[in-house]
Amino acid sequence: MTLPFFKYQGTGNDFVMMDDRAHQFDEHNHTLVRHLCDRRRGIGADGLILLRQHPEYDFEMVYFNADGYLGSMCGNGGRCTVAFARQLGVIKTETTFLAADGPHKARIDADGTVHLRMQDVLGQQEVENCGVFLDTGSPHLVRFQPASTLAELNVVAEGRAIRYNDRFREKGTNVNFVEAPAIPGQPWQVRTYERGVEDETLSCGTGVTAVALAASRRGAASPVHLRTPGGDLRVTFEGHPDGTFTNVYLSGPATRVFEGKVEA
Ligand SMILES: N[C@@H](CCC[C@H](N)C(=O)O)C(=O)O
Repeated sequence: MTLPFFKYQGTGNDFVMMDDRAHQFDEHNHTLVRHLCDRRRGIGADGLILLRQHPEYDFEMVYFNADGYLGSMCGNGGRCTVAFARQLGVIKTETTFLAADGPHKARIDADGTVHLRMQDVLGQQEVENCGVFLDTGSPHLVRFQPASTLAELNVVAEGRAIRYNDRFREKGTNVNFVEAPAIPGQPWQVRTYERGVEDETLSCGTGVTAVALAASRRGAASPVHLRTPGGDLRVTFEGHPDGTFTNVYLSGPATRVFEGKVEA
């Protein structure tokens, strides 16, 4: 069969996007999703996103990791889906859509910057000999690195060791390695090993959100600027004495890079 598709990327986190308002794509066909995300045999992407109709929301975002299976919330993918919805004429500049972790509000600026409201985050917990664990719509382990060590870190080896350790093996986690700015106010630098891609990605939206919130205990104040190998993102939030975070927004670019048809 021939399938029309688009490709979008948000700070280098890239996605095959499909307009599935007709609800024709078989979300149980893991082999097909894996093939479409394959960077040699298929289109190539970190994930695949279906935009579907929903009776109560402007649209529904259905996210698959590159391994072919349904994923949890994808922050960069959410921003790309908002841009995709605008391109399709489904929305104008503001929206409320449904994702794996519930409803999300978002707006898109004239320059294409997308501001995505994330779910409230109920807290964070120290994981012995690992780092700090938070769920920002996807599970994230945040490890703060000593100064000037992030660039040379073997993120795949270190990330895989944590993602498959006894604590995380069953459900998995994303692993974010962080270097604080040498000068306050400069970006926090982040590299991410991503569950379901099972590799380092150029950025991870729910990951940098987790980093910003964890860094609030190390002097970071909203808005937090984060620098990933794929580009810069911004996270704003309200922190509360009980350890919860509300009004959490992830902001950054979302760009259409390709449109085509694929034999599948
Ligand atoms: N890159 C995404 C994260 C997508 C989900 C992640 N792979 C997982 O399975 O937890 C993002 O931008 O948040």
